Amino acid sequence: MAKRSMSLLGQWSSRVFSIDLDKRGALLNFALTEKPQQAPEKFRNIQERCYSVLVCGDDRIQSARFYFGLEDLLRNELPAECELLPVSSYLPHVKDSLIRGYFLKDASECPSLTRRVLGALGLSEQVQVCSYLRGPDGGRWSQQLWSGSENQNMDVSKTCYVVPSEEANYHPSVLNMENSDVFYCRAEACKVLQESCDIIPESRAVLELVGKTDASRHSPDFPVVVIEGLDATGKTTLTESLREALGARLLRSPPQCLSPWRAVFDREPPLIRRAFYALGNYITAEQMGKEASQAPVIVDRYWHSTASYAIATAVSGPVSSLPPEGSPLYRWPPDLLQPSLVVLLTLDPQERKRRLEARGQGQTDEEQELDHNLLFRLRVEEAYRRVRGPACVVVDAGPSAEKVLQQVLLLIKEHCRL
Ligand SMILES: Nc1ncnc2c1ncn2[C@@H]1O[C@H](COP(=O)(O)OP(=O)(O)O)[C@@H](O)[C@H]1O
Ligand SMILES: Nc1ccn([C@H]2C[C@H](O)[C@@H](COP(=O)(O)OP(=O)(O)O)O2)c(=O)n1
Repeated sequence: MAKRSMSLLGQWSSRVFSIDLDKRGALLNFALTEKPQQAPEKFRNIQERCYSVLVCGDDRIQSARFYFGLEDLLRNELPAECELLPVSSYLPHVKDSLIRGYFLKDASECPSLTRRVLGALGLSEQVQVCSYLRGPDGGRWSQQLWSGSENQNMDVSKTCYVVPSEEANYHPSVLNMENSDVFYCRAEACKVLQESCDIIPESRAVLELVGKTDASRHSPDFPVVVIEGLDATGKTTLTESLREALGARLLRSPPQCLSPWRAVFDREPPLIRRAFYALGNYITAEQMGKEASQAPVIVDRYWHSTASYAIATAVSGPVSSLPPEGSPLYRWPPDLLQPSLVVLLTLDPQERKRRLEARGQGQTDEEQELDHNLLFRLRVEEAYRRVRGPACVVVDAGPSAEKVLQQVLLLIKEHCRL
């Protein structure tokens, strides 16, 4: 069967495969060659039977949803002894060339079950399955590309050898971020929801709420101040106090009118979820434009949150896996109203934990999870600091609520005409 996905895989042997070994930034990179050669060092320690499953359908909405559900699907169907690791395959420096999937290490007693499950999956036009074989000398690994066949006996159509590849400078996800994770104009975010209308009817309702006027060039009479920060840094407390102190209007992004659908979009893959949040900013921007003609406006989260969470979630590992400082990925969408001031509240992790607990939201005590959370928080905060147009002013939210309020009032005096 000719697979449509083959065209997406492009020059197979020019691709780099990058396996996310532990979400802490340990990537195992390899490339392919037609001549037998020694595999990368990390590959040589692998004892189990290995496979990769890559999602490469033509329809981006269906592929994103399929990939989103793939981990659960594989965990449910495969023997418990199969270890699943996220894998990406990309053409170095080529934008939008990234394809995602899972790398499987099968240590089970039942290799035929694994092959049967993967064989059935391989029949789908959205999926490309490969298996990896260790050579008799132990140092060579080859990759076989499976071409789907009706009878589940996989027809091995092409063999390549696994060789070390150069380390990528940044996480491979950076190649596909624009218009998959972060949207730099309203039209691109709308397109995603338009394409989702058939499978997510709520998309239509959201699109109806998004205006069409470009208010970005309109300069409001009163200041618009955005308060940003991770969960439990004190945004709600501060925005309420600022509203009282300044007689201001209080807005938030996503806006109240999107609340009925937020949970629906939070269950969707990043492509759809991030488009939803991007559009929330445009709706809030329209409200800002109106309200700021009458009074100062305080906004709880806005573009910095949308861009920073999207970028920080798309990569794994330490802050160094983020797109570099100054990357165009941190730019402001030209058609989105800019606030007068953005304040970023930061908080020591221990104090944040204490506040979460006081609010009745204890964290999972699993050590590894905490570690991943810590890396994630560091990535989000660093992305916040890198977003431009306007850049945020960082305020330590550790002191008392009153002190934080006084400091932000001072900043508003310095930066804005009141
Ligand atoms: N400056 C502060 N000092 C101590 N506790 C605070 C301070 N600001 C907020 N809190 C408390 O911390 C918790 C989280 O604050 P909240 O305003 O809900 O954060 P967010 O809106 O950022 O999630 C709340 O219980 C709040 O009362
Ligand atoms: N303007 C916004 C606001 C939130 N988001 C996204 C970013 C994160 O995935 C979540 C954060 O939501 P969370 O529930 O922590 O927010 P609150 O603390 O309730 O304001 O929402 C966004 O993308 N754009």
